[in-house]
Amino acid sequence: MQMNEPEAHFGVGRRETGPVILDLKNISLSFGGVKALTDISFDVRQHEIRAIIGPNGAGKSSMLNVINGVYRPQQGQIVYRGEVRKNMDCYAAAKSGIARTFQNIALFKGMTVLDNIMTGRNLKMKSNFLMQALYWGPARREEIAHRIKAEEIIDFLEIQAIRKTPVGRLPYGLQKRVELGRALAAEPEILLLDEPMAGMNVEEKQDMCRFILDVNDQFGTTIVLIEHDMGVVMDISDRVVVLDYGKKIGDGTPDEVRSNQDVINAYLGVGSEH
Ligand SMILES: Nc1ncnc2c1ncn2[C@@H]1O[C@H](COP(=O)(O)OP(=O)(O)OP(=O)(O)O)[C@@H](O)[C@H]1O
Repeated sequence: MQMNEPEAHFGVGRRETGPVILDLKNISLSFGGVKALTDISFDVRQHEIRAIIGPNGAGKSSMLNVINGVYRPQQGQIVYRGEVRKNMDCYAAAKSGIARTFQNIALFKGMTVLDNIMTGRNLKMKSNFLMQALYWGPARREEIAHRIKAEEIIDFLEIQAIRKTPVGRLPYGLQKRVELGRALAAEPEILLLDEPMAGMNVEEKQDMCRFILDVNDQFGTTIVLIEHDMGVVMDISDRVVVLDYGKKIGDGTPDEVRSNQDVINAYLGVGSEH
């Protein structure tokens, strides 16, 4: 990975961020003898685009998995919307407004774009399985309301033309966009994006950058993202936290992080003291 210049400029500093919405305090996580995260603290402000970067194996995905309740850290505290989060699993995290996309696309390949996006509405559905199966009364009205919301997201992401296409037939960049749509369907307060640009060409990356910024601007969604493309990270993030071998080695604005000697060393693979 190189700290190369961005391909396009999206105007960092255009947003006003709010108070701290998520505060991670002294998080440590081990898998047996492997220390994935060691005493990591950082916060995320409302309406912020916050990036987590670091070399391979630095602990970035583990950190996202701690935030959305997949992993429970052995030490540390997570404060979400002012409350200490205790024993929150991924279902409870999703219910409380934390949505997520994955490093490897996790969509139902045989289902259409619209149906995949509808699966993102599941947590919002009140009618039970039997009512839905019978398509009865309130369930029918509810289904229509959810479809309208899904169609709004499809319009927003400019994927109307493929709404009935099975996801497996789409090129990779569009599948990533559909995955973003499914996460948005949950109307999250915090959106966790795990390498949203991975495997994309320059044009697809520019489109994805634009959609991430539009989600942030228009819906006010707070975004935490892991990304390996330094040009993208430096261009769209308000603040960046840098991990290396499970430890935090940098935290600040893109300019601060870019000139941090520990960060430069980590990316150049020098000065390792682990
Ligand atoms: N479920 C697991 N079981 C055992 N070890 C794990 C598990 N998940 C992660 N690790 C280990 O924790 C460390 C951090 O991994 P993690 O996937 O969080 O890093 P990363 O920064 O996301 O890496 P990459 O950029 O390659 O995706 C690595 O040493 C990894 O092997």
